[in-house]
Amino acid sequence: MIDPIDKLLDDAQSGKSLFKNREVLHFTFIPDVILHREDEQKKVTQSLLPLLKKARPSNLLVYGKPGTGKTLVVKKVLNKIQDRVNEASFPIQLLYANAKEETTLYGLLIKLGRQLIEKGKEKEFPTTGLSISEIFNRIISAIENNTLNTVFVIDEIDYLAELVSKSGKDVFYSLTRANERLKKGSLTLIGISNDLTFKERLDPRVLSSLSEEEIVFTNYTVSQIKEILEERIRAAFIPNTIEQSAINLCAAMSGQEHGDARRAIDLLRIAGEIAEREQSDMVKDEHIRRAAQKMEEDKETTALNSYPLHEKLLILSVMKANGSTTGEIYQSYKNLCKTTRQKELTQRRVTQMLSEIEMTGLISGKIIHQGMHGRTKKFSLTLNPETVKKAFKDDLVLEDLL
Ligand SMILES: Nc1ncnc2c1ncn2[C@@H]1O[C@H](COP(=O)(O)OP(=O)(O)OP(=O)(O)O)[C@@H](O)[C@H]1O
Repeated sequence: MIDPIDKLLDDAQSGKSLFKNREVLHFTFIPDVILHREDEQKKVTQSLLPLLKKARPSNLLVYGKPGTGKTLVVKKVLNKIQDRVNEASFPIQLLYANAKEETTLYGLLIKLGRQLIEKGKEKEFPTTGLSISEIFNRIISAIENNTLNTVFVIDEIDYLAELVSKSGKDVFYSLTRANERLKKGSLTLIGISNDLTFKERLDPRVLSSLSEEEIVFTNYTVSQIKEILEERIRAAFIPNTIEQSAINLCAAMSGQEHGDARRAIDLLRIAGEIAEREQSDMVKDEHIRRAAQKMEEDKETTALNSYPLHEKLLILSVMKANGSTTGEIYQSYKNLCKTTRQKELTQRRVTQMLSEIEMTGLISGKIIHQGMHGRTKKFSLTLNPETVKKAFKDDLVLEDLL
């Protein structure tokens, strides 16, 4: 009998590789040519030009839907400026954080702070224990001590507004006005937002200094996405390993909503991996479709795993009593609490949690009119139950319920 591990290793060694350079499909890769973003590249460069003259640029707010090249353009412009100014006399440092990935304001500031200091000195920005204003003081000192010209890129800055409102600390204001405190070095803030309504929710004082300049990134069309893909394919794949129809399908699937280049490149990479694993000679339509399905499932799994225990129990209750009323689901939830020896929450809280989960789209609710008995809501799972089981299988409290 052939050893299954050896078989896989043999196949991988003898099999054809479809990729020439996988790195090119990684999200951190900066391509030489940025297609269909001439205007945006010009505007971002103009806005950051003062750095070239060793002066501080205005804060900048960049808008556009996800995957429209905002981060890419900003990074490329800054890299080019740094290439031109003498690094020793004018070090430009790009700091990057995504506000959506952080659950607290503290976490976000620590992440930025750690990018300012040398490796090994992370203790200056500990993961707990400092006050927000102390972290901010340390950020300012780190900039001053090294006379750094920092550009803080805060992606999905609309989430920072949420973190700020949760903590009650007006960091926004401090960040946008940091230069007034700095004796040496500088801090320019580039906020990137996917949400066009975000501005309306800002304090006018913050807004006026954050959006000293504004640039809007328009959506890519399907044919633009196709050209971006073709350019990337040339660098990433061995020639003639992707069927033209698969490229068209990939562009169409990613262009449907608003032309998301990130989704298109991710789809392509995953489809390439699936095709290679199957020892296929080409990436075909079916590989793109399966890649899309995998991405969807991964997204759902991440969303499911991010819930606290009682929300997870509630999702399982909906799964078990699929299509039932709020009252019946509460009953099912209480049973699951008993089995797992958890203290049940009140029906009121559970009803509220159901609405919150419904908003994320993992379950859907339908109002049912019951004549003189008023109305109730019936909930059902919008996911495949197998996805839920797979996501929760490593949770020790839940494993017996699956
Ligand atoms: N015009 C383009 N040419 C080549 N690659 C592109 C282009 N636009 C975007 N990409 C690629 O698409 C991916 C997403 O781009 P980017 O991270 O810049 O998007 P974004 O607008 O900042 O999205 P988000 O707001 O979600 O962070 C990256 O891998 C980037 O290299």
